[in-house]
Amino acid sequence: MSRSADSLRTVFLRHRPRLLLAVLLLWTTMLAGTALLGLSGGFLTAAALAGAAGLGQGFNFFTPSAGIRGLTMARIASRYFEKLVGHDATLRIARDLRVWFFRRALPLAPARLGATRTGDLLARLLGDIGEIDGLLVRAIGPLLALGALTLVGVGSAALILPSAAVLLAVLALLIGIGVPWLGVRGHDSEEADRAAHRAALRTAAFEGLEGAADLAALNAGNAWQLKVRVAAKQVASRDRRRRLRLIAASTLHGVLAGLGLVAMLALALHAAEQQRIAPEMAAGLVFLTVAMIELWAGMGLAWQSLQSGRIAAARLQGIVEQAPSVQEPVSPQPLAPAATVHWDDVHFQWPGAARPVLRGLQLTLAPGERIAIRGDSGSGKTTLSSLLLRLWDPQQGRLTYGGQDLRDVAQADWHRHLAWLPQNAPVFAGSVAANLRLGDPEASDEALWAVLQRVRLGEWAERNGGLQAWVGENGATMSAGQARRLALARALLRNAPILLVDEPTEGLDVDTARALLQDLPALLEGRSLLMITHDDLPAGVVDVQYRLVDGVLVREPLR
Ligand SMILES: Nc1ncnc2c1ncn2[C@@H]1O[C@H](COP(=O)(O)OP(=O)(O)OP(=O)(O)O)[C@@H](O)[C@H]1O
Repeated sequence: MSRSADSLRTVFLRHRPRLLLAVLLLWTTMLAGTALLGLSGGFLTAAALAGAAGLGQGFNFFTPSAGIRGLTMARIASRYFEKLVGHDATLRIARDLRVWFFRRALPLAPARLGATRTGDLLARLLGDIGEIDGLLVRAIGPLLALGALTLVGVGSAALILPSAAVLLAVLALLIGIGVPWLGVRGHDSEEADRAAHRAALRTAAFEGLEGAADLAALNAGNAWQLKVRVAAKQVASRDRRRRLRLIAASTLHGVLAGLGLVAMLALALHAAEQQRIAPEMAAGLVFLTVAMIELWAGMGLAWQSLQSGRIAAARLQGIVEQAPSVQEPVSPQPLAPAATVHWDDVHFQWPGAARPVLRGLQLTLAPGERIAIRGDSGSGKTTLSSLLLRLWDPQQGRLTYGGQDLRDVAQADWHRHLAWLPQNAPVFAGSVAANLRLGDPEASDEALWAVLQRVRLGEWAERNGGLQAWVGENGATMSAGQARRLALARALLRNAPILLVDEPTEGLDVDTARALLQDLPALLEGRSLLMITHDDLPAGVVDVQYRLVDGVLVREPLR
C-alpha cells in the first residue's frame, strides 16, 4: 500500500458513511432541541397573550403542542441513534488507528524505532491515539453539526425578521467562531508542549517501573519518585493553563451571549411593537437565540479537542513517517533455499557517527558452517549482525546470498532464511507454548515437545505443568539458563538455514554457559551458525573463529 493511500486521514475517510450519519444525527438532535425551545417559547407567549386578551376559546392549542411532542420524540430518538452511531464509529476508528499505527511503525523496528524511547512510544500509542480517536464525538461532529445548525438558525431568523438574522449571524461569528478561536489561537506550541510533557511523564513512570529492581538495589527509588512527581506537576500546570484558557473563553462567551440576547430581545420587541412580526414570533426569535448561544458554548471545547488532535496526529506521523532504514526492491529476486552468505568489502558507519565501524570487511558463511566472531566491546560485532539481519545496508560493498545482493531481495523473504537469538533474548509473560510458537505459529504440540527435549527443557516442562506452564515476565519463573534455552528453542523452531546468535551465554554462570555451548552444534542439524561472543569457546563448537579488529576480521586459531 502506498504511503499516501495509508495516511491518518484515510483511517477516518474509510468510515465516511458512519461519520456522516453520526454528524447528521447530531445535527438533527441539535435542530430538534433548538426548534423545541423556539416553538415552546413562541407557544407559551402566544398562549399568555391570548389569555390576557380573553381569546382563549379560539386559540389554536393543538398544532403547537403536537409540534412540541413531535420534536421531543424526534430529539429523544435522534439522540439515541446519534450516541449509538457516534460511539460505534469512534470505536471502529480507535481500532483502525491502532492497526494503522502498528502497520506503519512495525517495519521501522528495530532500526528506526530503537531511536525512540519505549515510554515515549507507549505515550504516543496510548495518549496521542486517545486524543485522535475521540475526535468525531469531541470535535468534528459538534463543529460540523453546529456549523450547519447555525446556517439553519440564521435562515429561519431571516424568514421572520431579516435584521434579527443579521444579529444572529454576527453573534455566530463572535461567539461561535471568534471566542473559541481566541481560546486556541497561538497556543499550538503550548499544546505541543503539553503533549510532550504528558509523554515525558509516561516515559518516566514506565522506565521507573521497568527498572524498579535496579532502582531498589541502588536505593535510587526516591530520586526516581521525585522525577515522576516533577513530571506530574509539569503536566498538571499545563492542564491548568489549558483549563484557564477554556474558562476565559467561557467567560467571554457569557458576556457576549448576555449582550447578544439583550440586543435580540430589544430588536424582536421593537419589531413586535411596530407589528412587523407577531409577538409569538418575537418570543420565538429570542428563544432561538438562547438555544443557539447554549449550543455555541460547546465550540470552545470542540476547537481545543481539534487542536490537541492535530498535534497528536503530528506526533504519530513523526514516528511512522520516518524513512525506513532499508529500501524494499521494486522487483524482488527469489532466494535459494540454502546458500553461502558473503560479506563483500563491507563498509558501514552509523548515522551521525564520526567514524565507520566496518571498513572493508570480508566474510563467508557456507551452508552448515559454524563461525564465531569475537572482539572487544564496541568493535562492531552487533553491527555486523545488524547487516546480516538487513536492518541496515552497508554504505559500500554488499552482502550476498548465493551470489544474490540482499538489496534485491524482499526483506520478509530474507528473514525467512534467518533464525535469530538476540543478546538477552526476551521470554514473554505467557505459556511455554505461546513463547515457542512465536518461532512457528503452526507448530504442533509434538514439535514443541521435541524441541524442548532437544534444548534439554523437556523434564523441566513436564515438572512444571507442560506446554501450558506459565513463565513470568522476562522468564521470572525460570533460571537464566532455562530462559536462554527456551529462547534458543524458539529460534530453532523457525527452521531457517542460518542461525544468528548474539552473546548466547551472556549472564549465565560458567557451567551453564559451557553446557549450552556444547549442546549447540548438535542442535543445528545442518544449519549455518554465526555466533557473536566474548567467550573462549570449548573445542568443537565452531569451525572457524575470527576477531573483529579495526573494522575487519582477523582469523584466530581455535582452542
Ligand atoms: N544504533 C546505533 N546507532 C549509532 N551508533 C551505534 C548503534 N549501535 C552501535 N553503535 C556504535 O557502533 C559501534 C559498534 O557497536 P556494536 O554494538 O556493533 O559493538 P559490539 O562489538 O557488538 O559491542 P559489545 O560487545 O559491547 O556488544 C559502537 O561505537 C557503538 O557506539
